[in-house]
Amino acid sequence: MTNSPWLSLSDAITAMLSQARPVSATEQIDVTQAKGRVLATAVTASINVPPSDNSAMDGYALKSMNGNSGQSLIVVGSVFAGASTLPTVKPGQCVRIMTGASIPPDCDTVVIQENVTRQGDTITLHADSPPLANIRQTGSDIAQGDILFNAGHRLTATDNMLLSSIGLAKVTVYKAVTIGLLATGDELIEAGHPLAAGQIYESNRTGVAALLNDWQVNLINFGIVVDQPEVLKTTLAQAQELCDLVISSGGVSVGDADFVKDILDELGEVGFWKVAIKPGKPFAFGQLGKAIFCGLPGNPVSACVTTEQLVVPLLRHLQGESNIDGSHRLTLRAKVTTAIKRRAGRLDFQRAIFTQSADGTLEVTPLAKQSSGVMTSFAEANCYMLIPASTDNLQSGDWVDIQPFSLADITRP
Ligand SMILES: Nc1nc2c(c(=O)[nH]1)N[C@H]1C(S)=C(S)[C@@H](COP(=O)(O)OP(=O)(O)OC[C@H]3O[C@@H](n4cnc5c(N)ncnc54)[C@H](O)[C@@H]3O)O[C@H]1N2
Ligand code: MOO
Repeated sequence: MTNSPWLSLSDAITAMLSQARPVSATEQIDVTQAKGRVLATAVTASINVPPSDNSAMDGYALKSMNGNSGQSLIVVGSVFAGASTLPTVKPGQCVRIMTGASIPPDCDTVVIQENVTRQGDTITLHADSPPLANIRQTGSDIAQGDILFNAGHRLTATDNMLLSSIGLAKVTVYKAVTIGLLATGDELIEAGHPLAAGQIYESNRTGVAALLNDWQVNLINFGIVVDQPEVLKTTLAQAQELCDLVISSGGVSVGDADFVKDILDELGEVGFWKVAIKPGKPFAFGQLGKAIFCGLPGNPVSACVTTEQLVVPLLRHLQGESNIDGSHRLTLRAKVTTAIKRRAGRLDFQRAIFTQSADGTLEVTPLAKQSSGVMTSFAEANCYMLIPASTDNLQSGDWVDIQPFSLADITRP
């Protein structure tokens, strides 16, 4: 592994993915519980969907040779969804049919009821009904033998629907990744307790845990650990026994109470320690005994940015998801609305607000407070605005990349 002091974000992700071996253990779980889990085996359709030709609409099934506008036909029966015996339909006849009902063998078209007039048992067509009109053909959604998903695919809610539609009750997925999370710092105190002089409330675990929980993980909370190397060592040694991935926050920089990197060096191996992103420069990655280790910087915004930009792609890789790389997040182009003075050096993740103008152009305005200790600008922002490491000052109207926090934010003013 490289010990380069300043890796680019993409080199850091590449280094992590090549070092970390994905979980190999698998389990069978109910499809109803599978959203967000990663398939360990491909899923092949064992049946056609739909399994038989059926009606897409409520109306009348008939032969298309009788399906011209103006034609009158005798209604000889009804077919409901679920019916297993189907009526015989002769030339000049039709059957009433409901959406989802199987098409009788003699019929090849369905006319919707809005396009007929019915008097007693006779209908008259007011529109042509060509072959296959309003018929969902056998296997038109899924053909028997189709590969629906390959191993390494992360299931969505609608994927679960698809799996259920082929009658699958269980799927084989990779076992959930177990993550140990701890915060370091003598100044930190749990929410709900009174603050003494010099203390602050510990907040990083709350945010980091919430970000990670979006990915269906097992989280073990190792609490707040004081700035004493022996205590930290004991906690980390215990965590690597129980976890696939251990994540700490704080103590990763160069202060006299920043022990994380040295302990990683002692108990395991430091892969890299500095990434050219802002915020989030001090980020320790390596092997800690049996577990992969990520040491997040203590500043809250830095902890969130490094979780989203570095830990999440690593986690997705550990979970067995295929094709993960540095471009794992949705990135759009937007015009910056204000000039920004800065020095080239690190890839900057500024908290910003994006909007869409009447002509469809996305515009983005960075928030004034960009310090990595300021959480309120996260609450106001709806995206990250990215300024490449090589870019100096930006002029109003320059194009930049943005990463929306969530798709729902696209409509936020
Ligand atoms: N001389 C230098 N000093 C610093 C550098 C540097 O390169 N040279 N880097 C700065 C940067 S950038 C960052 S980011 C921080 C990261 O430092 P640590 O990871 O060692 O973090 P701490 O010193 O423990 O804490 C930083 C800051 O964040 C608060 N904090 C820590 N943990 C939590 C938590 N769980 N919840 C809420 N707040 C937390 C802590 O009280 C500090 O204020 O180092 C800079 N220094
Ligand atoms: O990298 Mo620090 O995270 O710039 O505040």
